[in-house]
Amino acid sequence: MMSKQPIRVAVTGAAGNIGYALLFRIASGAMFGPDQPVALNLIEIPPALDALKGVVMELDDCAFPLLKDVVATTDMDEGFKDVNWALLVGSVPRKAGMERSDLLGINGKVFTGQGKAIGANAAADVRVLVVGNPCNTNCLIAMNNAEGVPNDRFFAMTMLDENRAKTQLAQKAGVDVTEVSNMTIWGNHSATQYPDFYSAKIGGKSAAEVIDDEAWLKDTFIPDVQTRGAAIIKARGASSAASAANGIVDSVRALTTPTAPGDTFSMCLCSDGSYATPEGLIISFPCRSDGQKIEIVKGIELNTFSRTKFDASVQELSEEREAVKDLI
Ligand SMILES: NC(=O)c1ccc[n+]([C@@H]2O[C@H](COP(=O)([O-])OP(=O)(O)OC[C@H]3O[C@@H](n4cnc5c(N)ncnc54)[C@H](O)[C@@H]3O)[C@@H](O)[C@H]2O)c1
Repeated sequence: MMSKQPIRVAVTGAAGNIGYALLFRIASGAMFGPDQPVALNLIEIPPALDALKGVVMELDDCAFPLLKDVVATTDMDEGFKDVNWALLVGSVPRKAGMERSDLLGINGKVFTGQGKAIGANAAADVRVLVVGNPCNTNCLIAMNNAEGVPNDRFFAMTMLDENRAKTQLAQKAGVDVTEVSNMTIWGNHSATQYPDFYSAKIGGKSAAEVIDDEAWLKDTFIPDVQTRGAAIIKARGASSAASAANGIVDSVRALTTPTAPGDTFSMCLCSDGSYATPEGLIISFPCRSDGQKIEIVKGIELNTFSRTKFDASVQELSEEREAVKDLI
């Protein structure tokens, strides 16, 4: 029997917290399935190379049957060579006293270089998922610098926000999390994101109707989802890593397997002007996949409350684009 060709996956920031939770799940088959071999291209910056060597030793020590090759490098051309997926996790964290615009500028340079290296080296079918924050605008920069790679191959992650929102709604309604569907995060992966409880469904009915507590939905649910990352840091003393890695696995699965009938998933992708948004921005929309092609689901009703929240988040994305306009 002919064995399948490995899917080659680049992960930047591979020695970081999320990397440490993510690589083992990719190598175990959680991302591409139990009969799909994988190869890992692990990309780091020089100060993290020793730590990365330790991670490679641990990958070796798992003897994963599906893991066919591991490349560990600080060289982007080598790191993105022939990759089918590029998971851009690494980025420079915001430090005390740093303005959001400083962060955009510093990371902007990183994602310019990564976009160029992906364009020059990746496989013809490469798809890119940006996780490192600010992920929407980092994705915008990478997309605009990756020569020859179509815009519809670029994504940024709001799956962790979707998963957080689903569990909050399920716990409030006292139902199993699998009862919650159509949980759309609209806009930017930031504190302005809008988790839409009107179009989300619980057991097939509007979550707003089932929960029947608009004050809780507006004043507790929305801010809890928007600021969950900060709450995790406060509780754990470190930022969310395992749940973020799980969001990455769920994102790639959502993009590569057919979406359940009637359901949608949240993904940031290049706007085609849907829902009267500016074309070319990387915006989180309700999406569906047929396993290959991704579409933005049209025709979801946005009431005035939803529209106002979504518009504010898109406005923030327009401002971020303005701040990095020299890089795109
Ligand atoms: N989109 C989301 O839902 C989501 C969720 C959680 C975290 N994040 C973001 O993910 C990123 C990573 O989080 P973490 O907890 O793993 O951080 P971390 O600081 O533990 O790890 C980041 C790693 O990236 C590396 N790195 C930095 N610049 C790099 C570059 N130019 N090339 C390659 N590697 C580089 C660092 O050396 C470090 O090992 C952060 O930006 C965080 O804000 C996004």
